[in-house]
Amino acid sequence: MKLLQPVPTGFMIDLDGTMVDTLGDFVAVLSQVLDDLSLPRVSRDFVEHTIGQGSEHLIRSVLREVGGQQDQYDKAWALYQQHYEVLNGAHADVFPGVEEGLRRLRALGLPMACLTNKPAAFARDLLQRKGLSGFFDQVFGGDDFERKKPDPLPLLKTCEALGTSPATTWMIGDSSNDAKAAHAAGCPVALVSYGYNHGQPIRDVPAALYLDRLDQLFPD
Ligand SMILES: O=C(O)COP(=O)(O)O
Ligand SMILES: [Mg+2]
Repeated sequence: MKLLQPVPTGFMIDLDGTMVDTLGDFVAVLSQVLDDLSLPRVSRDFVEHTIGQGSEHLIRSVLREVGGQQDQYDKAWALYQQHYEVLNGAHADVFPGVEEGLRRLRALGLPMACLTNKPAAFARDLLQRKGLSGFFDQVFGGDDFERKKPDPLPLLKTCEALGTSPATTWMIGDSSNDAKAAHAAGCPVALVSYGYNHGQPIRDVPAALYLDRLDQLFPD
């Protein structure tokens, strides 16, 4: 393994943009929601720049973007849940290098959690559908704790569940959300370069390490 300093005692790995390319799912679900509400669709770029902060933030931002009313939020939320449940994973692919990276990380024998802002039920379902659930001791979603990333709370709670110290539990993510949460929790952070960072270059976000593939942690 690439020399990680501090030496890891556990891992927290983000889902959307880090393990699975779910942009197509978000675009397809939002298109259906907006069609149902007779509102115009949003662009793929808009969706890419807006995901990562949970579904509430995404739905509110989309309504604002297309000139919908915020009082349509409850209806939009319900439609979003309904469509997402059906489409989850249909337009999503595991990023290259992820399976091999997870296999090698798992072989280290350290506790591993998936920690995402995606609702927990959708996250568990997606991991299952993509054959990735077996890698994780814990899976936590955006609705499992009182606050979401970039707040440090989900990371601190996840370390507690893993029984590891935040100072040596690595967060692997794709956005400034993951990095901010990790810095505030006192966790070391590695960022992948291929995900969704709100349209900003990932190397502008402070991190201990940048990876073009997850299996780059094991270069041999
Ligand atoms: O915003 C979301 O729903 C998911 O985002 P994350 O998996 O990158 O945390
Ligand atoms: Mg992400």
